[in-house]
Amino acid sequence: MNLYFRKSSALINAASRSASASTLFAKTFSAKTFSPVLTRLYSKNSSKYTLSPDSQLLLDNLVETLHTRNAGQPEFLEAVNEVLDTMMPVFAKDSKYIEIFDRIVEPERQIIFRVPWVDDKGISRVNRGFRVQMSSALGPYKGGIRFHPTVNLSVIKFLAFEQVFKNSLTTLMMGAGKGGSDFDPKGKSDGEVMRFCQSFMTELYRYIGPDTDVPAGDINVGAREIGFLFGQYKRLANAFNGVLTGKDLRWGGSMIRPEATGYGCVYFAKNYLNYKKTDFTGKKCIVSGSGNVAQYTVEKLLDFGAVPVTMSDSSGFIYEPTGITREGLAYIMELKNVDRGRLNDYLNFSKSAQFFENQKPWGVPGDYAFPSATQGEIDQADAQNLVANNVKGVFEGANMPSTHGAIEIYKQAGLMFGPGKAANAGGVAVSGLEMAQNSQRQQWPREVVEEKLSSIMKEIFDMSLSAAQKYDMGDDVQIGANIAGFLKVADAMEQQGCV
Ligand SMILES: NC(=O)C1=CN([C@@H]2O[C@H](COP(=O)(O)OP(=O)(O)OC[C@H]3O[C@@H](n4cnc5c(N)ncnc54)[C@H](OP(=O)(O)O)[C@@H]3O)[C@@H](O)[C@H]2O)C=CC1
Ligand SMILES: O=C(O)CCC(=O)C(=O)O
Repeated sequence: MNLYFRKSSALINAASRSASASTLFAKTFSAKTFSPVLTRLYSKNSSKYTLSPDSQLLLDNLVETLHTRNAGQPEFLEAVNEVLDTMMPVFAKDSKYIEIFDRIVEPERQIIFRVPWVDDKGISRVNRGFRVQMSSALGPYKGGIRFHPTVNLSVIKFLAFEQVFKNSLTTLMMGAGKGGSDFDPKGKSDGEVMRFCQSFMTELYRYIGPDTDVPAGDINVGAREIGFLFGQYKRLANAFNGVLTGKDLRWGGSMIRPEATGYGCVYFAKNYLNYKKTDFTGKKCIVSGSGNVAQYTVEKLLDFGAVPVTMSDSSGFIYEPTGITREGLAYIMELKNVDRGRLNDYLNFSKSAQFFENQKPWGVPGDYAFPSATQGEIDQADAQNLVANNVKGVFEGANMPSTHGAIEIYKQAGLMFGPGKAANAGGVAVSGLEMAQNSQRQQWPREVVEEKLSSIMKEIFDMSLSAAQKYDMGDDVQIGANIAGFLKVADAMEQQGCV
C-alpha cells in the first residue's frame, strides 16, 4: 500500500470515519488548474516530424491568432493545445491540414443569452445561457447541456471542441456543439428547476431542431431537466420530434442511453486491456464522481469482475476497501438521483467505508483509474500519485479530467491512457442511435442497443490504435484518437468547400 495512503488512513477516527481535510491528499479542484496561456508544446510528442519553413510559419500564425482571439479562456486553450500537440505527424504530411485546423478552432456560431426566472419566493433571478455550435461538417450539431456555477464561454467552447473529435470517432453522422448555463441546481426546488429550464429553452429553441442541433444532458442535466426542456420546446415549436436526446423511455428515449457513457468507457478500457493481454478480474478501480457517468462505470466494472473502491462528489470521496457492491451502488444511485444528497451519507449504509472530506481519490492504491467527475480533476501531482501507486491505466469518463501535464506523466510512465474523446464517446454514440430510432419512430430492444454500443467502442479503440500505428506513433491511443477524429472532419470540410 502506498505510504501516503496508509498514513492518511491512520488519521481516521474510528468513531467518526469522516476524515477532515488532510494535506496528504490534494484538495478538490478548481478552474485555476489550467494555465491561462497556450503553451507551445505542440511538437513535443512527435519531435521526429519537422515542418517546412512555410508550414511552420502557418502553424505559428495559427497559434498566435488562437491565443489573441481566445485570451482569458484557459479551458478552451488547454483543449486545443492537447490536440495540437498530437497533430505534427498529420501537418508534416500535408500542410493543408494546418489551414483546416485554423478553421476548426473557430466555432461556426456562438449564442449567449439571458435566462430570467422567478424563484419560489417570487424574486426574479437571472443567469447566462450558452450554446456553441462548433462544427456541422459531419451532421447536425450534437452535444450536451451543462448547468453548473463554473460554466462560462471558455468551458462551453472547450467542451464543444472536444465534441468535434469525439462525435467523429463514433462512426455516426453528427456534428458538434455544447451548451449550458451558470445556473446552480443545488438546493433548488423542482419548481425552480422547471421554471429555469423553460426560460432557457424559450431562447434556445430558435437555434435547435432535429436536423439542426440536438442537445442532450451533461453535468446536472439528467432525465428531470431533459423532460422540462423538451416540454417547453414542444409548446414553442408545436412539434414532437427528436430535438433532444436522453429522453424518457416512454416518450422517445433510447434503451441504454443513461448507462451509455459509463458502460462505453468500461468497454473501451476492456478493449485496451485485451490488447495488453490482461483483464478486469479482481482489479481495483479508482472511480471519481458519483453522477451519471460514475454510477454506470461502477455498474459495468462489477459486471466484468473488477473491484471499484472509490466514488466522489464535490464534497470529498468515499473509500470502500473491499469494493463497492451492487447494493452499495443502488444506495448511492438513490442518494444522488432521488434524494440529491451528499456522498458522506454512504457511511450510513456501510460500516467499512471511509469518507475523505474535500479530497480527491487519486492517492488510493489501485490498478486502473476512471476519472468521471469534471475537467482538471487530475493534475501533475495527482498523476504522480497514480504512478507511485503503480496504477496501470487511466480511462477518462469525464471530459478533459487530466491536465496536459498529467498526460505527459502518464506517457513517461508508460500507463495505458484512454482520452475522454475516445473513452467517453459511448454516451453521444447512443444519443446518435436515439436520433436514428426517433427518425424511424421506433425503439430498439436493450440488447440491440448495448451490442451496437459495444461494437462502436471496439471500433473507436481499433481506429485510434491503427491511426497511431499508421503515423508511426506506436500504440499511443491518445495521438491516434486525435488524428482519426480530426481527419474525418477535416476531409469533410475540404470536400464541402471553404465554409
Ligand atoms: N452524461 C453524459 O452522457 C456524458 C458526460 N460526460 C462528462 O462526464 C463528466 C460527468 O458528467 P455526468 O456524470 O453526466 O454529470 P453528473 O451531474 O451526473 O455528475 C457529476 C459528478 O461530478 C461531480 N462534480 C461536478 N463538478 C465538480 C467539481 N467542480 N468538483 C468536484 N466534483 C464535481 C459531481 O459532484 P456534486 O454532485 O457534488 O456536484 C457529481 O458527482 C463530465 O465531465 C461530463 O462532461 C462525458 C460524456 C457524456
Ligand atoms: O449525448 C450527447 O449528445 C452529448 C453527450 C455529451 O455531452 C458528451 O459527450 O460530452
